Amino acid sequence: MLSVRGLTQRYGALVALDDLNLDIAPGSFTALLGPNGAGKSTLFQVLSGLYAADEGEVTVAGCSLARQPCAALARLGVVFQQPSLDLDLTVRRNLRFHARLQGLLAADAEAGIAALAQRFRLTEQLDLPARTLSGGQRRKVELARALLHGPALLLMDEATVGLDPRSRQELLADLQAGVREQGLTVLWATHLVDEAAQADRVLVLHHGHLLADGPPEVVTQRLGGQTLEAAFLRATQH
Ligand SMILES: Nc1ncnc2c1ncn2[C@@H]1O[C@H](COP(=O)(O)OP(=O)(O)OP(=O)(O)O)[C@@H](O)[C@H]1O
Repeated sequence: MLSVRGLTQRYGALVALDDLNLDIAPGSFTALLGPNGAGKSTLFQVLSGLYAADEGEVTVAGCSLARQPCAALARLGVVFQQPSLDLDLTVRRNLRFHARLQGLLAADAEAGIAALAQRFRLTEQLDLPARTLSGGQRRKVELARALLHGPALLLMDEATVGLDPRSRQELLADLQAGVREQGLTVLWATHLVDEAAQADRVLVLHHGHLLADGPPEVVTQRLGGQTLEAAFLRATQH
């Protein structure tokens, strides 16, 4: 679903991603776990086409980001770290706006909005201004928006920042259900070990390098710790 080959990204002399190689299989929930400054946002910015890669190749659902950018980006759904709803518009109008940008037919957009609102328990909020929703509900609207055009791969960048523990858990559970029941493919960037521990696979990123890759228990063992948290702290202390 996603293939990254030899990806290097620099800011001047700083190498933020260093010859990164990565494959994500369809229908999986992968956590990209890294401390502040590891390169998670940089990777997401390259994957979502905000920056062209300095070196290397990214392919999304078989489409090269460099050679077929429109086709590759159309297969992506992204929830960025920074909230990005128009708070003065209703939830429905936020979603419709995105549907138009993605070129969806009006009837398909309305059906998609209704289905996603039901799935994320937002039906009663559809005609309310986004401003009146809780932080957790706003995030779910952003998630619904990212899924509206049926992307092959969903990128979530530190999507639980600012949410209370219950909303965090709910968002994760909703996504895991999406992976199990709808075959979604999710790449979830986080610096929170408890979130990564719930993924099928954990990629540990530090100083632009992948330190470990595998199910949480395999990564824990490989990095040498009693728990994933202990192993992660040990591996990323310098
Ligand atoms: N626009 C920029 N200009 C210069 N350096 C940058 C820029 N953006 C990020 N960096 C640097 O690149 C490295 C990777 O940063 P990045 O934001 O990708 O990490 P991150 O894992 O997303 O961290 P965080 O969890 O803090 O968001 C860091 O050393 C950071 O200071």
